[in-house]
Amino acid sequence: MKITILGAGGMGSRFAIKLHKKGNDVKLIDGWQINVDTIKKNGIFANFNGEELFEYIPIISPEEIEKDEQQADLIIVFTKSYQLREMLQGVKQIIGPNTYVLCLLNGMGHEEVLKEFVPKQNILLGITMWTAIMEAPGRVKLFGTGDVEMQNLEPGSDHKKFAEEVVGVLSDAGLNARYSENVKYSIYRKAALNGTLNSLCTILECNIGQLGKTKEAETLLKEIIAEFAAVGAKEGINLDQEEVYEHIYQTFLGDITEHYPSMYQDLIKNHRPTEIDFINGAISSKGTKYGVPTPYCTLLTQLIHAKEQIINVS
Ligand SMILES: NC(=O)C1=CN([C@@H]2O[C@H](COP(=O)(O)OP(=O)(O)OC[C@H]3O[C@@H](n4cnc5c(N)ncnc54)[C@H](OP(=O)(O)O)[C@@H]3O)[C@@H](O)[C@H]2O)C=CC1
Ligand SMILES: CC(C)(CO)C(=O)C(=O)O
Repeated sequence: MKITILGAGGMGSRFAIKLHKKGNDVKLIDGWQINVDTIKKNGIFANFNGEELFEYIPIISPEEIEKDEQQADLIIVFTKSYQLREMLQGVKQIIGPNTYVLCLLNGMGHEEVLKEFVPKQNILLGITMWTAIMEAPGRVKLFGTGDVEMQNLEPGSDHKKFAEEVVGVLSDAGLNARYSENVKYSIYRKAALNGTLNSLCTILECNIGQLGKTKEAETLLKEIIAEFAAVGAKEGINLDQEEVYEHIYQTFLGDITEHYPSMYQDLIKNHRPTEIDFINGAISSKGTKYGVPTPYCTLLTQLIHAKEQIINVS
């Protein structure tokens, strides 16, 4: 399949390597010039479960898109949430009437941005539990296992066939994908996971395993999940709080305990802005709109923003 990946960060690189190795026609587009130049020169260097490899994958910046650039069959977006609109604006000439766009970003509300650039029936929404660490330009560390859930934004449409083809292509590449019957539920469930692990590990400056070992983890998780559930209920999403707690608890025992969530990597390691407004911040804003109290999500959002200012993110 002809696949363009927007964002050659940790996750974009993981997906690009796996899909390229399986023989797909993969191209990367990224706005971080030193990253683009490094990958052009040396390929992507990956430490893959301890094994070191270089994968040579074509990469350009949005400014380098040629006037006659071919439109992709599938675009996978792996920018940060707050970069999505600018990236889609920068590449809009490669989004044609037959281009599908799969969004696997953490956080909520991305379909509204996608709809500005992509016909509704061509939008595929999803989540992923794969992890990645961007160590330096063109250099990633990849470990652990993960999966992908995805579904058409308009599930009833006859565009499901292509979505199922994408599921097949991702799974053939070892990315463990499945077609979801209720991706909006999965997005809320994943946001609840990020609203606990990402924000707490960033405030506490720890990895997932360390958070799980604290006595407070259980109460914190349950309070935060309850807020996601209360707000979700106003939007027709009835989160099974016990199941979501169990799902998050499993990350304290599995093979990503040493992972520092992407929000930690952004703020603590790279001194970059976080996606908090799309995770706990989204629940806090929706809570205000629906008259649902969200004290934990509101406090976490304020603390992360305060920390962004202290760290002086760029
Ligand atoms: N990392 C993970 O384990 C997981 C991440 N996700 C989600 O996937 C999406 C992509 O995340 P992820 O791959 O981690 O993002 P990265 O931060 O690794 O990369 C995203 C983009 O940010 C820019 N960038 C990254 N690092 C720097 C830097 N040091 N200086 C300047 N620019 C930089 C680059 O684009 P540009 O120059 O255009 O800004 C890059 O393409 C997010 O929504 C995230 O929440 C989901 C599951 C797990
Ligand atoms: C690893 C995981 C699932 C939880 O933190 C994630 O989504 C992230 O790092 O952003």
